[in-house]
Amino acid sequence: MLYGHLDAARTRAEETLRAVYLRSGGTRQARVEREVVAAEQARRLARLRAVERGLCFGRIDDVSGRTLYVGRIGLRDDEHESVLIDWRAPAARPFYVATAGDPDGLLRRRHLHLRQRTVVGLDDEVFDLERMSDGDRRTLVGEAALLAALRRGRTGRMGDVVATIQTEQDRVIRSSLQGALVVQGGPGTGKTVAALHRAAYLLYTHRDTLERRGVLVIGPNAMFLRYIGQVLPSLGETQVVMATLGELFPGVRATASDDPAAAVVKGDVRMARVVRDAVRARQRVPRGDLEVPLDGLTLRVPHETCVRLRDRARAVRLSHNMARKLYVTELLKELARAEARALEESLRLAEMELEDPELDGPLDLESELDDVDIDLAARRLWQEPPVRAAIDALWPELTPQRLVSELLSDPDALWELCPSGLDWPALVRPVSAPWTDGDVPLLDEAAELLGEDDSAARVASREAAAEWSEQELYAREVLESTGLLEEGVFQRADVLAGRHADDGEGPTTAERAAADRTWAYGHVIVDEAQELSAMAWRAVMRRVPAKSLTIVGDIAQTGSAAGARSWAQALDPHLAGRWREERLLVNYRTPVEIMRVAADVLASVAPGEEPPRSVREGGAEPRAVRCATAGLPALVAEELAAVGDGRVGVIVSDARHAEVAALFPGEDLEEPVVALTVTRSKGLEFDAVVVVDPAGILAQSPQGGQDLYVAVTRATRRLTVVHDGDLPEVLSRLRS
Ligand SMILES: Nc1ncnc2c1ncn2[C@@H]1O[C@H](COP(=O)(O)OP(=O)(O)OP(=O)(O)O)[C@@H](O)[C@H]1O
Repeated sequence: MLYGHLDAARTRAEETLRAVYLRSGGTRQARVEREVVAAEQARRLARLRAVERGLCFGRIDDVSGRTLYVGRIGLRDDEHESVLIDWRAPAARPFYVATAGDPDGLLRRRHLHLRQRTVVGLDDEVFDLERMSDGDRRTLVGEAALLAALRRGRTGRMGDVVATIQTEQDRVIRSSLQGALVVQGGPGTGKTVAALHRAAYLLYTHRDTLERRGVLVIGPNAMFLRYIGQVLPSLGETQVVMATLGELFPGVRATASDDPAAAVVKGDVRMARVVRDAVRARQRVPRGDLEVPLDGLTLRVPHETCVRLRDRARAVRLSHNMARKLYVTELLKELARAEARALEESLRLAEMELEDPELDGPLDLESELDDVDIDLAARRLWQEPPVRAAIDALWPELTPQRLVSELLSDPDALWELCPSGLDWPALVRPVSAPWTDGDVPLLDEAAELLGEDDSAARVASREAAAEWSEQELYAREVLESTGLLEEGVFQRADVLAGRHADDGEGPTTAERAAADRTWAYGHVIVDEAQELSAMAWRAVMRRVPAKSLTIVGDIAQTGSAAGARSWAQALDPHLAGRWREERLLVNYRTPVEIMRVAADVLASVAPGEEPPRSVREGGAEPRAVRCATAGLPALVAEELAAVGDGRVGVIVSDARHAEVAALFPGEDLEEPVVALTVTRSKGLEFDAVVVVDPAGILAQSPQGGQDLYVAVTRATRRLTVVHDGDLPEVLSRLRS
């Protein structure tokens, strides 16, 4: 029946769209109106097509005798009566929050399992059997929906869990848009999945704000972003920018990684000052007077004047490249005067040589110059290469890329600018070295200080603003004339104008935001947030001035040497205690048997920290196998056979990765086997995991214990640890 409504809605949207396309001509307003309606219908159609799978997954019966069906989107029948509620709507909330202790007005919650369009399973939870009718009692079915969802094999892509969101996750998803929310939870507690559903929920609930400003999701690496990439589209949301930290600076792509020592220094908050001082160090004064040779003359500006000009340009507190304009103007005027003086001097010398009686009395060309002469002379001098070179040496126009690459390749400058205690030699590298994730916050810092000469952009933005008001006016007229306002489809004309502006060939909000370093997002979600350094947090916070964030992570899994040791340490410098925390305590990934091993590792890195409670049990006993690299293919084949259609992840120490990856060259998570370092396996999961060289993982960095914890918690069914030396003590439970 519901699919009948879905088909009818699709047909209606298709027909409207076709009718709109068939119409042509008319006034400008008519054209705008047509485009608005066409765009809205196209969007609606895309959404209706995306929800074919699992359209409806729940039903709730409440104490007032009302029955509601819950699904991926809301649908109405021909009489405009609601037949399916969107999972994000307030009316759907009891489906997620009702518990035996607090049923929230429900008698029964039913999970529906669909294959294509047919219901293949039901799963009931009854909250008040006494009040149910006999007929309803007879139809009760009781298989746990969650466990059914968890038993499915891994596909290499994360799926949505909209049908089985748990109460503690629902609190995270529906938490207010305002302020910063930290979601702390052990491995497999659904932090990522909850954060993505939160993005969909916020876009649904605050569409006005967020569609205009956009939502940014920051993940640890490209593989992870691919892994989670389909969750939001399957929830009907496409207006989200997904990026790694290394992609946050438009025009730069971080392709290399830092060794731990360099990562620590680059992530240290004192680097903000180093970058600031590096910019100031490029605002120079000559040792003595400034001397510029030009056409046989020497233009000389006294040292004190150079100091005065530099200090004046600094005092205006503009960014370096903007202040440079002032500096250049002033210095050119000084050079114009210096030219007059030099000319005068040369004439005086000539006169002395000629002893021309006609030329009596000293010449004073400088004092005869008025402002117009000086301006003209300054313009002429600006075209002279020796003058340009002199100015560029004193106050160059700088790009962030040039500043940072020159700084990191200049040991003398680093020695001079870095405070004691900062291990600056760890930073030194060739000037053309590839960018790393750790460089991006430095570039961002530099960009803030350098600024851009944005006069052209300002003119463009004034024009855009004028265009915008015009569009808004048209949009308002369209709203009035089409009655869309009354139907509650659009709340505000500026939103409609924004949608209209987004249509057609132009870039979408997400595309515009991704290309603009200074874009202010409406909300930012940071996953694996424990890995961010103090400098990275500065870059993230700049992108969300309203400080509306969802920060997702697990302090016990911090692998980066520059990462967080506590949320307070990472966030208080920006949010001064103004952040709230939700904890997720149930592990939906790792079975009890594997979690016992993980708990030993956790105890060694975070004594006193409770591991999350696993919902899965009855998995295979984890095992340790002593074998050399040559034995790995046979062992992995065994694991593959055991998981059938599932996926095997081989997680290996950094030192042995190249050697092992040569045996399993798969690079895509959808392939049956993939070999990864621990860093690359962050946030991922596999049916079976083979951890190779646990001792190497423990030894590879000061955070080796945390890395091992991450590695052993990636499996949903089977864990094998492969070692060729002694098994580390922390894994002694695996000794047979
Ligand atoms: N309510 C739920 N219903 C069904 N599956 C769920 C639910 N919550 C989480 N899962 C599943 O549990 C697994 C782990 O979730 P997720 O990756 O979000 O955990 P995480 O806390 O981010 O883990 P990690 O810290 O290890 O990255 C995923 O397969 C996810 O789909």
